Amino acid sequence: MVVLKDISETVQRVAEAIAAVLNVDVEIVDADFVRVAGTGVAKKKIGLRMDYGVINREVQRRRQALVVPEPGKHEYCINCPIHENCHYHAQIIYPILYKEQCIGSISLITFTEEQEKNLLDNRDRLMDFLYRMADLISSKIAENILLGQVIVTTSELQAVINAVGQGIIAVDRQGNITHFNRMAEKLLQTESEEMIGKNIEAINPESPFMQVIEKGQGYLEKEILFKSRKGDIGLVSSFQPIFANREVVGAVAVIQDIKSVGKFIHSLTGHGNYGLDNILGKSDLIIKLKQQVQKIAKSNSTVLIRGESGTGKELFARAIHAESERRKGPFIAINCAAIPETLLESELFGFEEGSFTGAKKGGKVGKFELAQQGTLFLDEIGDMPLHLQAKLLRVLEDKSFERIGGLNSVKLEARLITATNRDLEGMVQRGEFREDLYYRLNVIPFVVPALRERTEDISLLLGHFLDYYNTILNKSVSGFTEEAETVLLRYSWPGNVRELQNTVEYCTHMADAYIEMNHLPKRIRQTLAAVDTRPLGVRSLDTVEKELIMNALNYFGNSLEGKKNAAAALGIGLTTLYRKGKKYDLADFSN
Ligand SMILES: Nc1ncnc2c1ncn2[C@@H]1O[C@H](COP(=O)(O)OP(=O)(O)OP(=O)(O)O)[C@@H](O)[C@H]1O
Repeated sequence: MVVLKDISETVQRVAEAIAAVLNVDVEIVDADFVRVAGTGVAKKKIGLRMDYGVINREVQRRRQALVVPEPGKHEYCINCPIHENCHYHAQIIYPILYKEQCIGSISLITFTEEQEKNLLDNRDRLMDFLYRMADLISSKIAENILLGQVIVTTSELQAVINAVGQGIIAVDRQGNITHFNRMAEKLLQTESEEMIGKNIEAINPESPFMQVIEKGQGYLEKEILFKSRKGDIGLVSSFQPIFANREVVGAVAVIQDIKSVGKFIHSLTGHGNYGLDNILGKSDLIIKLKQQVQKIAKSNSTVLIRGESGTGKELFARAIHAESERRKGPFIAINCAAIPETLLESELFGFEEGSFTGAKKGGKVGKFELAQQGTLFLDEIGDMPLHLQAKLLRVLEDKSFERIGGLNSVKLEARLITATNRDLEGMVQRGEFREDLYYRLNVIPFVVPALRERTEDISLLLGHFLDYYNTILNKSVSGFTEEAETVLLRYSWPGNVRELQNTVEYCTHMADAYIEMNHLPKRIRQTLAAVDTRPLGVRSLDTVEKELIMNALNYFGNSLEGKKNAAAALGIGLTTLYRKGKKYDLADFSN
């Protein structure tokens, strides 16, 4: 409800202004005929309701101004019990309207003849003046209502901002902080009262707020160092300019601490999907490995997982994490061979802003930091350059790490699991891998066997991946023909489970009802072209010899090194291998 009392100070000021200009007494009443403002004798009656107020009643009811030259004698005065003894001289009464509704009235009261004459002689000019005064009052009412709405909206906005799980800092065009929510208080360990109104440049000269305001462009997920009483705090922040009428009027930053970003990544990587159940296999080897995982998961020591490419080393690393107490923390994997040597160090350790030429503003969070409270999996550790091996060794010895260019040392709270398919012992002997690091990493050795060493698992994996790709590719291939399955079971799978998975994907694409011989990839068909699917006992020696040589070459590869290893494994010399290769017309042996 609109009430004049809410702006009584303004109303009183208006009354006094009118009185001073016109040299009359002024009385302003609200819609309940209670005096809200008054001058002269009326001032003493502020807050009191009019005893009769018959003329004000009529003016408010009709919403029309009225000039009463002889109060007591006017037709409206007839109902007033004291109209015969009215001591007022001429009056002008003017309604105050707000959105068509009458919310009060202004009375100009005279007590002397001179005042009365003045009033009546200038009635037109006075009406115009009163119109402006009434309008001033209703504008103030509108402003007051708007202010009330703004206060409500601001409180709602404040409640929403405080309920958000991320820190929010907003500044106006000049960089003065206008909003600083609870989460921001927590992250920056500062009270919002201390921050609101302060200029961001004075607190954090390096912060990109002003740049965002100047350019009118924000950016996402940048790492920023915020200065706080307790030192610099690294936060991941997104900045957005605030526009009003197409002009930048400020900027807002959404900030998160690095740990919660790590947790977010963890939730995206779906920790629940990587437990032991995800590792398929019924062979004794796999069953034993799974038991081993449960034991390893209880400790915090480093694990070195060995095994050929595609055997499931990462899958086992994830299972160790998922079975451990750290399962609620992140699992962060990085492939040391896939990242250029020059970038690997900063990927692992991150860097402080300005720590080297070209260092991005705001620095960078490293994988060690992201993996805190969780597990860091360094795949292809054998490909780590020597200078980084030294640094990694120091981290493991000191149980702490620093960002490149950083002064603060961070306690290592991540478990380290590494993996490789390289011959680390040979590398140690050749001086390519640090022996001390090798021992630090190999506290718990874990070996994932090649698929050809656990052939019982092949048909299970074939069936599993067929179901999987039927669903993914929207196909309904029913299975493998006996002939195709025998070939797949006999194949040596040098690329292990990964190769098997890709093969089934390819076959499912190609096949309709069943996967047949001609749906198998050429590579497998060629290698096994000579393979007779009858039991080994009823085949010629030549056929078996050719098959054994091809399997060995398949495993070790066709390079000179591969051929040497294949020959050694077959127990024959390299020259004999070449002779037999030519005899059986194998690729790479024609010359
Ligand atoms: N026992 C298994 N059961 C189900 N899927 C498996 C199994 N082993 C491996 N895989 C699948 O095979 C693929 C390769 O596995 P993974 O990446 O863990 O191997 P890797 O040994 O770490 O390989 P690389 O040495 O190349 O890094 C993945 O898609 C994985 O899901």
